[in-house]
Amino acid sequence: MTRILVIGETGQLARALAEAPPVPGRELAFLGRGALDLADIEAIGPAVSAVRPDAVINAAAYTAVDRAEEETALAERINGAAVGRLAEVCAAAGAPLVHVSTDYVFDGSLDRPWREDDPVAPVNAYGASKLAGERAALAAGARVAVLRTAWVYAPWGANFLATMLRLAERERLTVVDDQHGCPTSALDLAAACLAAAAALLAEDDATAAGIWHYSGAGETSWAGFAEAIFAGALARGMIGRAPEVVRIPTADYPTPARRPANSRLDCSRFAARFGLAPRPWQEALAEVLDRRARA
Ligand SMILES: NC(=O)C1=CN([C@@H]2O[C@H](COP(=O)(O)OP(=O)(O)OC[C@H]3O[C@@H](n4cnc5c(N)ncnc54)[C@H](OP(=O)(O)O)[C@@H]3O)[C@@H](O)[C@H]2O)C=CC1
Ligand SMILES: Cc1cn([C@H]2C[C@H](O)[C@@H](COP(=O)(O)OP(=O)(O)O[C@H]3O[C@@H](C)C(=O)[C@@H](O)[C@H]3O)O2)c(=O)[nH]c1=O
Ligand SMILES: [Mg+2]
Repeated sequence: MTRILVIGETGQLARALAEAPPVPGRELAFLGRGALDLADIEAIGPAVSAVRPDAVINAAAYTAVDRAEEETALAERINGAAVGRLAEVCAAAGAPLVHVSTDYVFDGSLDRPWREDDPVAPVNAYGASKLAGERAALAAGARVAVLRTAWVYAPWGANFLATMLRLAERERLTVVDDQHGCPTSALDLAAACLAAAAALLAEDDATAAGIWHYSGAGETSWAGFAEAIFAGALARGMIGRAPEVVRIPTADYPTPARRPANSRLDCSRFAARFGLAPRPWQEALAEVLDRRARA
């Protein structure tokens, strides 16, 4: 039996991993915050060793982008130092690690989708903390795959889709139209993480290690995503009427953290290596809305 330990239990990705179709010979174990608080760096070794995992997927992180501007030290600890420790523990145990990172390691200045080896330059504290985590993970000597993804949403949890449905009663909503990216279903991301873990576990395969980009296919803006969410929710009877989405520039939506204008990720390397091409984001959105409508 191959045991994959997931760090995290209640987050979007952790829950999607728990719902992944079972595979014979593979079991998933979960360590939620109650069993392992990543801010407690010394607790990581004993907690992980007790599970005796064959591989580890880190699905936990400090993800409050705006709050990270204030709680920078805590974000750095959870997204940076704890990830480095986790990778050390994995190295000592001979267990490969799949770690999840973000488009926010980039400054958004390129006018094409970002490739894995493009220069990083985070524009906010969350992005900087996640970059620290990538570097610490890759330096620890474990076999590590870092999956950078973007704009993650799920049928559950805190995400842009949930926020839009919560605000759906409003007459009109102003949503930024000059940040471009591609939404990623946590269900698809879970499959990508499991594929990367399986490849790392395959003994003769060192080519799965390194940095990879994985998001939905296609692109939109947050305003475009919002409109698609409302159209899909309306079609499924989840809302009675759709609010008007007023497209605004980022300058008209001030937030504590700056966000990159271009978050699009070039996922062609991942698709070629792991045989898992992302599907158009609209298809994934339909699945997530269907599941939410049923829940
Ligand atoms: N959400 C997004 O849009 C994107 C996310 N990512 C990355 O994807 C990964 C998964 O994100 P996602 O599932 O969306 O995240 P969520 O915000 O849904 O969940 C984060 C999880 O991390 C846990 N966590 C936070 N702090 C700690 C801590 N100190 N100790 C232990 N666990 C902790 C939370 O636990 P609790 O529930 O107890 O708070 C929660 O289970 C992360 O690495 C994130 O950086 C990358 C790009 C986009
Ligand atoms: C709620 C709302 C948001 N917005 C804007 C703010 C922001 O620019 C954008 C998205 O809002 P969010 O709060 O979901 O953004 P944010 O939390 O920054 O989302 C990010 O989370 C982290 C964890 C990541 O790694 C990124 O990939 C990305 O998904 O939409 C509006 O314009 N109008 C609105 O009514
Ligand atoms: Mg957010």
